[in-house]
Amino acid sequence: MLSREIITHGSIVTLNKSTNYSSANPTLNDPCVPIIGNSKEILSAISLAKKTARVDFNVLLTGETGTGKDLFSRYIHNHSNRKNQPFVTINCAAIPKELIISELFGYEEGAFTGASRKGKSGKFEAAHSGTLFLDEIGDMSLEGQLTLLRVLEDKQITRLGSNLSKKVDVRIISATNKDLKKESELGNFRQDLYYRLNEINISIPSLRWRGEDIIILFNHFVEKIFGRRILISEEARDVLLNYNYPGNIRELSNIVKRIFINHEEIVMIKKHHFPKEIIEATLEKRPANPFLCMQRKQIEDILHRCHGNISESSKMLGINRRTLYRKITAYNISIEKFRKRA
Ligand SMILES: Nc1ncnc2c1ncn2[C@@H]1O[C@H](COP(=O)(O)OP(=O)(O)OP(=O)(O)O)[C@@H](O)[C@H]1O
Repeated sequence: MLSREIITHGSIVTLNKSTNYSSANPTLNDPCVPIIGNSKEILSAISLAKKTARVDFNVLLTGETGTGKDLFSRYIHNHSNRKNQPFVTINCAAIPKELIISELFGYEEGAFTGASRKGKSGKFEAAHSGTLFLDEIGDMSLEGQLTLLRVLEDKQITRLGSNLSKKVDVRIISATNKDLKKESELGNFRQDLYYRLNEINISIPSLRWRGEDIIILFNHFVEKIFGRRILISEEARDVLLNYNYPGNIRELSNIVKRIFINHEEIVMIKKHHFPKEIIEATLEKRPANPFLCMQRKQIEDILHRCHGNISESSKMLGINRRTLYRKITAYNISIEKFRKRA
C-alpha cells in the first residue's frame, strides 16, 4: 500500500493511499472535468452522473448555488457519446424574458424590431447533435417554457419569423436552485415541462453536508491559488469545519482567494487569516455545521467497528491518535462501551 507523511494542523500524520486527499479522489485526475470530493454524497452524485451520461435522458441538476451544477453538466456531456459535439449553455435568468425565445430558437431577418439583417441561429441549432445546458431553468418565463416544451415534444425548431421547421437532435441538461416541483404546484413552472426535463434528477449536495470534502476542497484551492501546499492549524481547521457555506464551493474558493490576497507569504494558515465575518459566523451557535453531528456518529461507528481500539480507529478515520482523543473528549464519547463488546 502506498503511504506517505504529510503535516496537517501542525501534526505529522501518515496517510495511506485511501486517505491522501489528492490520490483518494477518483475524479481528481479525470481528464474531462475534475470534480473534487471524496464524501459518500458526492461520490454517489458522480456515479449517477456517469451512468446518466451513457443514456440520452434529460437530466435535471438541483442544488444550492455554488454546489457545482455547471461542473456536473460538463461532466455528463464529457462522459457521453456526444462529447465531441457542441456543448452549449444558456443562462435563462440572465436573458430578458422577451429575448429568450429568439436566443433559443433563432430568428429570421426582420422577425422583430432590432433583429439583425441576416437573421441568427439559436442555441438549439448550435447544440445540434450535442448537449444544451439550460442553467437557472426555474427562471424561464411561462411563454418560454411553452415553446421549449413543444420543441422537446416535436424535436424540431422554427426560427422566429420563419415558417420552416428544422429537425434538431439535442440532449437537454437543466439546472436550478429552486424547488421546481413546488414551483410547478404554485403555477410558476409548467408541470408537463418539469416532468420532461426531470427524466433523471441529480441532486448535488450542499458543502456543509459534505464535511470531509471541506478540507479536501480547501487544500485543492490552496494549491491552485497559492501554487503550493500550505499547512492548516488546528484552529483554522475548526473554522473551516464549523462554517455553514451558504455560497458552497464558490464561497470556499473565494475564502482562499481572500487569504491569498492578504497573506500571500504565509507558511501555515491560522484562524486569524480567515475573513472576519467567517470567524464571527462560526462563533455564533455551535455547531453551525450539521456535519459536526455526523462526525460524532462517524467516530462512534468506527470505534464500534474497531472495538474501541484507538490506533485502528484513527487510521480508518485518517486522523492521528491525538486528534481522535481530542474529538472523543469534545464529543464526550465513552470508549469503554465499545471496548466491552470486544
Ligand atoms: N466538486 C468540485 N470540485 C472542484 N471545484 C468545484 C466543485 N464544485 C464546484 N466547483 C467550483 O465551484 C464554482 C461554482 O461551481 P458551479 O458554477 O458549477 O456551481 P453552480 O451550482 O452551477 O452555481 P450556480 O447555481 O450559482 O450557477 C466553480 O468555480 C466550480 O469550478
